[in-house]
Amino acid sequence: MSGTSTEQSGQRDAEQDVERARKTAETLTYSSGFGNEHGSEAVPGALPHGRNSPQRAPLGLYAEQLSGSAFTEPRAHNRRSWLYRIRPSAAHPAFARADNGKIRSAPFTETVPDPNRLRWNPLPEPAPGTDFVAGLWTVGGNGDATQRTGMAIHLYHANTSMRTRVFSDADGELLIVPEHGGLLVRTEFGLLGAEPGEVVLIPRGIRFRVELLTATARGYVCENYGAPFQLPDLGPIGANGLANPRDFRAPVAAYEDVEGPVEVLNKFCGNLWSATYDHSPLDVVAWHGNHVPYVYDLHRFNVIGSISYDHPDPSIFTVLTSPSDTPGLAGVDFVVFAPRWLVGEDTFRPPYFHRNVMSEYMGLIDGAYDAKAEGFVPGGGSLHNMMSAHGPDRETFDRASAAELKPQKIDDGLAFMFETRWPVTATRQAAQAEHLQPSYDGVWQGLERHFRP
Ligand SMILES: O=C(O)Cc1cc(O)ccc1O
Ligand SMILES: [Fe+2]
Repeated sequence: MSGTSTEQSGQRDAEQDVERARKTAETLTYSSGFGNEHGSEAVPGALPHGRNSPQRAPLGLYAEQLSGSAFTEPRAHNRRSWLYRIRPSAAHPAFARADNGKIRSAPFTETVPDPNRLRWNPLPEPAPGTDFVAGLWTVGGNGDATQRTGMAIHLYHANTSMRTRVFSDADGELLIVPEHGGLLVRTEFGLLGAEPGEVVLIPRGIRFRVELLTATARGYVCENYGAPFQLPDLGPIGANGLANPRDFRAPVAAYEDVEGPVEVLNKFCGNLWSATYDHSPLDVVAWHGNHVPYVYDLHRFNVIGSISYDHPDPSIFTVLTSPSDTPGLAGVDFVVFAPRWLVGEDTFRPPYFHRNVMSEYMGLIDGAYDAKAEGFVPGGGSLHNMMSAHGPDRETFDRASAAELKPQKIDDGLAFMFETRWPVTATRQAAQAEHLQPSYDGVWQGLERHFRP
C-alpha cells in the first residue's frame, strides 16, 4: 500500500539521514584508554595549556567544568572534564516538564517485586517518526534516582534519527547496548559510532544526539544511578584480561556551530524536562578530562574460563562494574557471554541450575545463548529476580548431560547480563506487555526425576 505524500517525504528524509550518518560514521577517529586523562581540540589552539581556566580562554571560547564526581572524592574516583565551548551551558532558557513517554524511573512502585521468572519477546515496531528518546521503554529497575542508587533497564526501538533535539541524563550514566542497527552518537565530546556488538557509555549529564545508521535500530540500555561503571579488579588474573582499558575509545572533539532552535531534553529525578535553546549545545570545540563517553567492542573482550573442570561463575565475564558501598557487591555489573571455548572435563558445561541473591536481567545481542535452547531471542530479555530458581532449560539439560565432552567452541551468539544487588521491580507496561511470554516456567517442565537410590 502506498502512503501519503507526507509519509513518503518523511521516508525520504529518513533515508537521507541514514545515508549522511553512515558517511560520517566511516570517518571517525578516537582517543583510546578507559579512565585516561584524554584531551582533544577540533581547532588548533582551542585547548589551553598549563591551566584550565585562563583569564580569556583561547579563540573566544568559554571554559566550563563538568563534574562527574564530588570535588572531594578520592583521586582514583575523581571525574571531571573541562570543556571549551562557543557558549557557556548556563546560557539557556527555563526547562519545563515534558511527557515522559515510556520512560520510568526509580523508585519503581507501579508493580510489586515479582519472584516469578519473566521473559519477554522483542518490542513491537515503533510508530513512524520514533527517535531514540521517544523509543525508550523502561522494563524496570531498583533504587532511587534521587539518592543516586540502583539502576533501570530500558529497551529502545527507533526508526528516526534525532534531528533538532539532544538528550542528557542527570539521573545516571547510560550504557547503550545496540542489538539491531548501528548508531552514530553525537556528544558534547565528539562522535561515537556503534554497531551491534559494541556498547556506548554516556556519563551522567553529557548531552548527546543519536542518529541511526540503519532504517530501524533496537537495543538495550542500562541506566546506572550509582557509582560510575569501572573496570573490575583482576586479582589473580593478573595485569591483563577481561576488558582491556586500551580498547575503550573516547571521541575526539567535534562541534556544531548551529544557531537555531534545538530542544534540549533533560532527564532529572525521574522526569523529562525540555528547553528550547537558540543554538546547539554540542558546541564544544576542545576538551580534556576523564568524565568522557566511550565505545567498546565486546568482541575485544578477553574471555577467561576453566581449562580443567566445572563451569566458572559468570563474574569472570564482567566487562564493567558499578560498585556499591559494600565491597564486592555491585549496584550493577555488566557481564558479557562472548564466544569462547569450553573444554571442561567431566563437567556440565552450560550454566548450572542456581538461585542467586543478585538479580539477573539478561539480553541477547545475537544468535543464541547456551542455557536456553529456545524462546530467548535477540532483542528479547529475561528477568531472574533475587533467589528465583533458574538455569538450563530442559532441552539444554538433556543435551549437555549426554554430550561428548570434546573441546567445543561456543561462537553462535552474544548475550549479556545486567546483574544487580537489588531486586528488579518491573514497570506496569513490562508486567502487562503483550510481548511478555505467558508460559516461561514451561521451559523447566519435564525435568524428570532420575534419582535411583
Ligand atoms: O542465569 C544465567 O544464565 C546467567 C548465568 C550464567 C552462568 O554461566 C552462570 C550463572 C548465571 O547466573
Ligand atoms: Fe543466573
